[in-house]
Amino acid sequence: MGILEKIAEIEHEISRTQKNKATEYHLGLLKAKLAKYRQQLLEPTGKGGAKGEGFDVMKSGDARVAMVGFPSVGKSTLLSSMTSTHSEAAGYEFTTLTCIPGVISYNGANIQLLDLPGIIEGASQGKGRGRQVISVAKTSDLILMMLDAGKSDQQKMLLERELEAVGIRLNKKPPNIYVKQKKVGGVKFTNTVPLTHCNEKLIMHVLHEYKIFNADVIFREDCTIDEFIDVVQGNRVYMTCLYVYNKIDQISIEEIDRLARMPHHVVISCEMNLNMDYLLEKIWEYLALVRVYTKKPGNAPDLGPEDGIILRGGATIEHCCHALHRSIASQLRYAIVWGTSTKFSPQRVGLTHKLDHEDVVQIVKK
Ligand SMILES: Nc1nc2c(ncn2[C@@H]2O[C@H](COP(=O)(O)OP(=O)(O)OP(=O)(O)O)[C@@H](O)[C@H]2O)c(=O)[nH]1
Ligand SMILES: [K+]
Ligand SMILES: [Mg+2]
Repeated sequence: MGILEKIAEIEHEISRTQKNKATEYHLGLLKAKLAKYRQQLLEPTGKGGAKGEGFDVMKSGDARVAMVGFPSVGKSTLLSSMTSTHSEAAGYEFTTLTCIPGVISYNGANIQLLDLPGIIEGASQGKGRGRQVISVAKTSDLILMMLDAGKSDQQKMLLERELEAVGIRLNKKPPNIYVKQKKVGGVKFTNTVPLTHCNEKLIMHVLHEYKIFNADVIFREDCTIDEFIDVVQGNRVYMTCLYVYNKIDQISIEEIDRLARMPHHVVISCEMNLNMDYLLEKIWEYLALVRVYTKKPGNAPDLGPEDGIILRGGATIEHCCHALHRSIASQLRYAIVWGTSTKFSPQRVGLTHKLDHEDVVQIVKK
């Protein structure tokens, strides 16, 4: 039996198994089996490897954003309207067949926006160019899940399921569970909070399915068995995602209002140019980039649109030093910071100080 059939069989068994106390261990095992088979499916063996022709686009700029969606939802139209790159758009499906990069310039940052072919149900199992699309999406810092506002809510669920199936977790934090395999000593299980979704026996079952008989396991959060399997399985990718509903020119105000109120949603119309500035603001917010300015002693900082350094959210003085030059961090005596990250402005800080957006930094060398 091929892996696809095995997966189908387990999915079928899960769907027809009633969820209750008596079946909870059996279901836990099935889920672990499913996760293992999916992993096997994704391992790049033989035909249809992860990379495909036209997909190996160089990373460039300060961050990468990838558009994922069903055919003809308006991905290419969005690329052409937000960047100076043109991508063919048309009323038929699969107009786009490769990965097409464009650049958005915003707040002094260059953000790479990727237009990708539409994906279809079953993409995670290799249908269409789904696997290539998803592997490119995995390399991005933010996924724009493009949806057609005129179509049913189901499309969002279907797409999410495709991404889930390949280990992508959207807008979720990695579960706060510690699992450390050991050579001997059996399984030591601890929970620092009360557990309402899992218990020790269920966790043992899953560990045995993975042939793990010696390990320290600490639950620091009230996680589900699926989250535990994610941790044991490893290689999950936790990504941020904006759900972009396009073509709102075709739906009622009430419907626009309903969609716009849901978490992580943005509603737009590429063709009518509606709400595009807001989308840009949201992309910036979700990328969580910070722009800091440097200045020399006695000089004012350059605050022009092209000035400043773009860093990742949570970046420290050390990151800032590295962005300036590799050798600076080791020569640093202290830095002086003006801005919202310090209690006083200016204030002397060290390498580990975290910077805020729009901070001004002066480096003082030894
Ligand atoms: N009404 C309306 N139509 C739009 C909007 N944006 C795009 N379209 C139309 O939707 C159709 C598909 O647009 P594309 O940009 O080719 O869609 P795509 O997602 O890139 O499609 P594939 O590359 O085939 O996956 C085109 O006919 C566009 O003109 C919009 O905001 N409103
Ligand atoms: K199209
Ligand atoms: Mg397209």
